[in-house]
Amino acid sequence: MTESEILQALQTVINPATGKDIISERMVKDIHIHNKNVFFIIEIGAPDAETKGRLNAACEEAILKHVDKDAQVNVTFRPTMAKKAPAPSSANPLPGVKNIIAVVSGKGGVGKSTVAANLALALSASGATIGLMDADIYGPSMPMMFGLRGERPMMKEDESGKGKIIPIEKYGLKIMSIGFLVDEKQAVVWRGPMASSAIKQFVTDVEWGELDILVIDMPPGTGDIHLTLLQTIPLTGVVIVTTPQDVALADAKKGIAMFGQAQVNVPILGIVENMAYFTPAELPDNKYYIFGKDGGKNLASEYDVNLLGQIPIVQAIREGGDKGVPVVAGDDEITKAAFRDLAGKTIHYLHKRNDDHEPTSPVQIVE
Ligand SMILES: Nc1ncnc2c1ncn2[C@@H]1O[C@H](COP(=O)(O)OP(=O)(O)OP(=O)(O)O)[C@@H](O)[C@H]1O
Repeated sequence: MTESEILQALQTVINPATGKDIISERMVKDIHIHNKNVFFIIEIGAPDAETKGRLNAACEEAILKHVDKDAQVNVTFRPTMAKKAPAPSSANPLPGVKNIIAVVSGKGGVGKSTVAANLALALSASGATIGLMDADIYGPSMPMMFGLRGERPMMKEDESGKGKIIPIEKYGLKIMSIGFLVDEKQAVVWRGPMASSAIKQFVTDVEWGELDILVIDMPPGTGDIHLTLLQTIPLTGVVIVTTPQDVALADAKKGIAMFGQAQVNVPILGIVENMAYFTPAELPDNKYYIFGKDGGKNLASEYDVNLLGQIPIVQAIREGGDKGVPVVAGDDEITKAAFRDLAGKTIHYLHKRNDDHEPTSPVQIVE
């Protein structure tokens, strides 16, 4: 057996997250052959047991069929997290954070916070260190979604004597919300420069430590807060959440336009279509397209943006958010699988972005 025979055989194995083969996706590393034994590593974003099992079987079948029917195939899976730091540290107030993903939506109420929270949890389940920042200054929802209402974060001084906020840990995530610092009603009245300076301070004063990915739940729309964040921290990419409804899609287009602008130029990792369909528990094979069918999917192909996932309307998602146990931390396996799939695709396109593009620098806005 030779390495090139193994590489050829593995070209027939498909990455379920993307539909492309695992060789052209550069997932196979360190092939080592010893007598009838073949050892190699597969790097994969957020590997769950089922995906690993399927890939393992497919690799074995390909090698036995195309190379040697007596081969012993030994696959090791390694999560591929966050290879590159996003920006030169002089311009980056969060030097320990390797990647920053902003979850945005054009329209309010499309499930942006729900997606941000469950995406962060699904990413963390694959072994990466994840932070979740709720920057939704006009309606912070993470305290409620994580059962942390009324909690206050600890403070500590850094080497220069500056006060730093320590994120609160829950379900393995480091979480910080503007709702932990101010009264919920007070946050809503901030506007204009006051809101911008509050968000800037908030972002730079949190002690995140080392993170593979910081997920930011942004306020809905495309306003001053977004510009302030773009100027303050180097976003690695954005995830746009929409429902399939026309009004939501129209606003999602504004988001695509804003982040794609030449002066801003933050890569869009993809679109999440939330509330894509409803399946009643008693009729698991039926899908009802309450807000329209495939609106997010069509938007993605119209703008040549990746579709990261189509999340159904599930009562457990709404209940989880209200109860303070996001669905990925609960036990609804079908919904968890939808978010796991979303996390896998997000990691895949994050890597692709880091391979294909230069690190993002904070946006310089000429006044
Ligand atoms: N896929 C889903 N299935 C069922 N309920 C959902 C789903 N996604 C979101 N929800 C519910 O819809 C409501 C709005 O969701 P969420 O707060 O995440 O939206 P948002 O876009 O962040 O809103 P805002 O604009 O206020 O920030 C919540 O009650 C949430 O639990």
